[in-house]
Amino acid sequence: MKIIKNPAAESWDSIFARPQMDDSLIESRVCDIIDNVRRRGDRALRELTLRVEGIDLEEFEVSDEEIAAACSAVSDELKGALAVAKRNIELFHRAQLTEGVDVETMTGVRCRQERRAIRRVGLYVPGGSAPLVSTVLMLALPARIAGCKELIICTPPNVAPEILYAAQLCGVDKVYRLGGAIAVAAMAYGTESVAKVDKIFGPGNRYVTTAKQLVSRDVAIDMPAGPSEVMIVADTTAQARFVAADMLSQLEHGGDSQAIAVVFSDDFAGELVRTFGEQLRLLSRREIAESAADNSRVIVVDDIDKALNIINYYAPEHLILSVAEAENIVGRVESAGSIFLGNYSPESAGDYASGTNHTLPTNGWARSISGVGVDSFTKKITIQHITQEGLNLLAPAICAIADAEGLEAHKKAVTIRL
Ligand SMILES: NC(=O)c1ccc[n+]([C@@H]2O[C@H](COP(=O)([O-])OP(=O)(O)OC[C@H]3O[C@@H](n4cnc5c(N)ncnc54)[C@H](O)[C@@H]3O)[C@@H](O)[C@H]2O)c1
Ligand SMILES: N[C@H](CO)Cc1c[nH]c[nH+]1
Ligand SMILES: [Zn+2]
Repeated sequence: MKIIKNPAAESWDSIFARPQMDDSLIESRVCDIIDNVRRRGDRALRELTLRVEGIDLEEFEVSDEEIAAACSAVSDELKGALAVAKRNIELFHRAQLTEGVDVETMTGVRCRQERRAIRRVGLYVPGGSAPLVSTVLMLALPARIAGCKELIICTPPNVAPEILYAAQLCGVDKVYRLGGAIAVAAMAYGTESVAKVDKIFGPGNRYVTTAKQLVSRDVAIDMPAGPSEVMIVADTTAQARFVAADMLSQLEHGGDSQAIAVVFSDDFAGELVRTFGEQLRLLSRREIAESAADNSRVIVVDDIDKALNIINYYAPEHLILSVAEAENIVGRVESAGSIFLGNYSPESAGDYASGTNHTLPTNGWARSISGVGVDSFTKKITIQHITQEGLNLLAPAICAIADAEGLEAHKKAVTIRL
């Protein structure tokens, strides 16, 4: 992991570049998969799953019997932990169900906004390199709170029992053994076995994210939630070993993950690199984290203003502010998916159980897109109710604008009522 001192703004594009892969190769593979599933439905799902995952599937949907068996195989300890996480995620997401607006804009002109749930939602749960049980909670609980009627999950074929338990715990209707772009295409276009959904949610690797972006011409998606990334700003009140542990917690996701620490002294940078190396050597997923460490950096800057410029430029998926006065500084952060304040808010807390959602925009999308929340599972409809008196008052404005646009029939729809 490189230490870089006071990099000039002109070098930021290369220093803070996300790990590159051959996107054109991934895109062409994903395009072929989507096209195949669209044209050939279940036959394509079976052939592609054999080719990509090496598994010959007889049934795509996981049966009730398998789910029941999985539920009894899961330990009581994990069940207890998931209950804690569920409670906190529900509390935080239920609180997001705010009242709609209702405004009388002029006498007799009433405008309001009402929320409606999206009917059928497709939830992608990653399972390539690790079975992300927590993602089931992060997607299914907000969907249920929003009032979605049908929830389906797709996850790579060797489905861990813990995922099935979590699905049952959160009231998911169906679970399909489908992974990557195959799953996204099935949910986007539907096949004989998989019903087309109204919106696709969930994180995943580059195959999943590319597929979601490609099908987004035809079906709504939550956002590009790709390889994990974390930026940590640490001053002398931080502990280097905590910072290193937080970096490694994201680097173990995949070789294309990225962790960037922004610190204020050479000594701290040196101590961080040392403890990072020590902790890395002891990790069970050492090889993955080691290859992601090549994409990672420690940046030394002079002051918090420079650190804030870097944060807002990079727009990290996760930002940890391990600095004195973190609460005072957080208001100056313009772009980040989710922020963790102080020395005792590790990112793992948000990944699993504090209550916030872990499905977050990566690759700089936090500049313009929010992470998943209850709003993601709803749409808001505007409604207006105008009285005769209200229309009389509003008519001159409508008619003048209709005249300016040369749209006579628009004007007539008002004047005929006057
Ligand atoms: N941004 C977020 O909110 C967030 C949250 C959780 C996880 N993540 C990220 O999700 C990712 C999970 O990735 P994963 O790989 O473990 O699981 P995954 O389920 O996303 O991907 C596995 C699937 O990728 C497909 N695939 C793999 N190689 C392929 C190939 N050569 N050709 C075609 N398809 C191929 C297969 O279908 C396989 O089932 C990680 O990068 C992690 O960082 C992001
Ligand atoms: N850090 C991931 C989001 O980038 C979420 C996750 C799930 N499990 C563990 N971590
Ligand atoms: Zn994580």
